[in-house]
Amino acid sequence: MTQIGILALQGAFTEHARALQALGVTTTFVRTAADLTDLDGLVLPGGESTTMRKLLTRENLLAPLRQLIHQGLPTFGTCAGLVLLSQPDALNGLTGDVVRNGFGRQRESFETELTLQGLAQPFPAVFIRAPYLKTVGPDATVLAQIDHRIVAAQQANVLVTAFHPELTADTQLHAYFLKHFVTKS
Ligand SMILES: NC(=O)CC[C@H](N)C(=O)O
Repeated sequence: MTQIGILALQGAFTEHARALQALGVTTTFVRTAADLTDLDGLVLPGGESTTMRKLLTRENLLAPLRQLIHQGLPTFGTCAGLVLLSQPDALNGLTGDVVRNGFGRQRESFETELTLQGLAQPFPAVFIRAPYLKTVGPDATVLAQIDHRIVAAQQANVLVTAFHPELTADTQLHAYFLKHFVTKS
């Protein structure tokens, strides 16, 4: 049975569990380093990346997570998860130049039908104080952009979106993660 760990220190972790369970996989919440055993994949939810980072440090989770990601654990980061994955001194899972709260005050939150490379249908993408990637490294593939701002990308075992796929009923992105990143045992 495929088991996906969801970082559950802060943010929208319950919604990720619902989306993944709807696709038939088992989920477990990650709150301490002991929760990191026997995972086939990992989800880093949206929330507030500064707070999440403090909690990761307090729980001594930063180093073990960074190591697992470096070793190839399939990892899906959304919004604040994207921020942590693209910061070299946080989780360093994807090479990119991240801009936090990159859509400005007027557009604090919005929803748009986004075309993503690899998805059959446009995705109802919910952005909440969303970051974007200005650039990504040569090993990354851009999956979607809005006005030249990169809002979805992947690099090796890491998938990131600047928006919140767990806040809509559309499970295309979670299914994409399971199909293309998570190796079933
Ligand atoms: N919805 C979100 O996850 C917002 C992310 C937030 N702006 C941050 O940098 O942490």
